[in-house]
Amino acid sequence: MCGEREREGELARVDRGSHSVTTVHQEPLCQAGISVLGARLGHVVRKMTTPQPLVLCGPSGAGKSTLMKKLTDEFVNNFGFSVSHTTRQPRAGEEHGVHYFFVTRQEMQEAISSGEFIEHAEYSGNLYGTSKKAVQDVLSKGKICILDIDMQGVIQVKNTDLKAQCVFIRPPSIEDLKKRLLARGTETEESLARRLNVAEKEMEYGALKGNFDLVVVNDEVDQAYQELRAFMLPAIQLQNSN
Ligand SMILES: Nc1ncnc2c1ncn2[C@@H]1O[C@H](COP(=O)(O)OP(=O)(O)OP(=O)(O)O)[C@@H](O)[C@H]1O
Repeated sequence: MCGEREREGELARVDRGSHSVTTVHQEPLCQAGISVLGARLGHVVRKMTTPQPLVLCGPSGAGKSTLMKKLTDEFVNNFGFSVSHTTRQPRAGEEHGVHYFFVTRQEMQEAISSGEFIEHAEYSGNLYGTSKKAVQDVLSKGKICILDIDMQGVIQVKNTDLKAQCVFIRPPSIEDLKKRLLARGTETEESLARRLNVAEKEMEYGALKGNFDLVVVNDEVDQAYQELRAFMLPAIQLQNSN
């Protein structure tokens, strides 16, 4: 029996394991009464691969934003960012649905309980999180979704079926990190101490074998970028060939 989508002449099969979506002409299958799609692979007209998300993790000040900017500047059409949810108040100029989805704590807790979030964390008295839908929205446009998340977020992502590529960006040392954060001029004495404290734990987690697909030591920025670029190139080329 041909369903509605089948009448459109196409049927999309989503294979979550390999993240591939195969689009086949459905009409001949209906006529022949064949239910096994694999039997008519000759009818495959297009094979599209849903890009794997890219998770970037690393201590604050390690250089995630710097490297991410280089990547998205060079490959302007390949990447997209998911819009996070937060319970914090919007700052001047921040737009709902653009910078964040601003929600109440109750709304966010209910959505978390019903499994709508890939990861979430409490930070400075507010909840932050990435919804499954926010990532899907980027992936459905054929873009590689970049998630810039902390260690807790990475642990949660690993427990989903997101199959992300996880990259850890680390500074050469905690001393270098401190210098960079001071030079960035964004920290108070208290926030600097907090970030350095968290950084030590993150560096330990990043150093454990198997936690990340790639670890980049961001010492010299161009060298670090070349490592990240080389790692992402196969995914970018695959995406461009679709
Ligand atoms: N390889 C490098 N050598 C020296 N300085 C660097 C290097 N990479 C980045 N920086 C500088 O270090 C500071 C921190 O970098 P960046 O803001 O990219 O870090 P981040 O990991 O995104 O931090 P956060 O998580 O707090 O957003 C910036 O001022 C940036 O210009």
